Amino acid sequence: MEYIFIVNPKSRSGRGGVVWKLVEPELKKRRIEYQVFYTRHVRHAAEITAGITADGREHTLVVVGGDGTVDEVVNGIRDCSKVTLGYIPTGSGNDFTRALHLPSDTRGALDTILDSGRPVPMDVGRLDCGESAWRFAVSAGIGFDAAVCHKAEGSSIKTVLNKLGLGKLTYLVTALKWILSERPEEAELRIEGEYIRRFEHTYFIAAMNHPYEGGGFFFCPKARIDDRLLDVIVVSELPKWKILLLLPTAFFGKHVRFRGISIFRCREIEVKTGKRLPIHTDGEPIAWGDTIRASLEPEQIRVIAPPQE
Ligand SMILES: Nc1ncnc2c1ncn2[C@@H]1O[C@H](COP(=O)(O)OP(=O)(O)OP(=O)(O)O)[C@@H](O)[C@H]1O
Repeated sequence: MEYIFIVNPKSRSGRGGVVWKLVEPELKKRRIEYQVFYTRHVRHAAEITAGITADGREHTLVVVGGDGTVDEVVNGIRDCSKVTLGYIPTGSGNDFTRALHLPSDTRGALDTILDSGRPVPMDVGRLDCGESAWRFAVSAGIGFDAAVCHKAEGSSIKTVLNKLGLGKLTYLVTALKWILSERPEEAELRIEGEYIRRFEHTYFIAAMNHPYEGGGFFFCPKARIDDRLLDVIVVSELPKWKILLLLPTAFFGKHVRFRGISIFRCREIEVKTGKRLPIHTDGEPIAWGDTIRASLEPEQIRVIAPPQE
């Protein structure tokens, strides 16, 4: 079997390139059949993947990068049911590893892909906004969580924290800055086509395929990657000081007890906001809009995960 590696050398401020220098000699030593593609610019991983999967055949793609590179690869795939995905995390947030229990160290991740792992099915999210549509692996959101991604991307905070080995804190620090400076918006929810309710002062709404986003926030603790459902979190109608108290508890999934946190489970959700807000998929800032629809693609993808004990 041939492995096709897609390497983002710039992930976590250059960590991707360093990791690949450890991985490639090991592949050669073990006489593994492989090809490698390096991403050169934003959206390049999607273009590379579209080229590879255009033949409609089965492929094993291994992403060496962060959640953003996973997102681009998933968006480039022609038919998800024909792809097996391996992952060597080199990003700042690495939320994709958490629910799948993927090793975070390079050696462990490579061994899982080459030896001990097995493919497990994973749902693939779909986000529609106007005429455009994107896929997501982990989550998609509108409002404050997306604004954080828009601001964190390429920020000096991210570069400095990555250099200190504290890249995970990028989103937290950016979030705190955002909460203190912005006003929450109204948002109307429809689930499976039915009107649910209007939330005043909404900070953000995220549709989650995985339980974690934003570098370890356990926002939807009950989200399962293969249940054919999205878990949706709405954070609204809370004073700012309470958000500041609540945010750290979300690392442990304890935020769900607070008033102002609503969680829904559904196949499809539509959100209409009072004004155009930033939108993200898998932490990648993709667009601004006031109406989004999140659902699941009909096909699942296979992801190589460690065997369960
Ligand atoms: N050669 C490149 N030069 C600059 N940017 C690149 C290059 N290749 C890919 N990118 C972009 O880098 C961005 C970030 O990549 P990625 O998400 O993998 O790493 P990260 O941001 O460090 O990790 P995380 O998303 O887990 O925080 C993506 O938007 C991607 O398009």
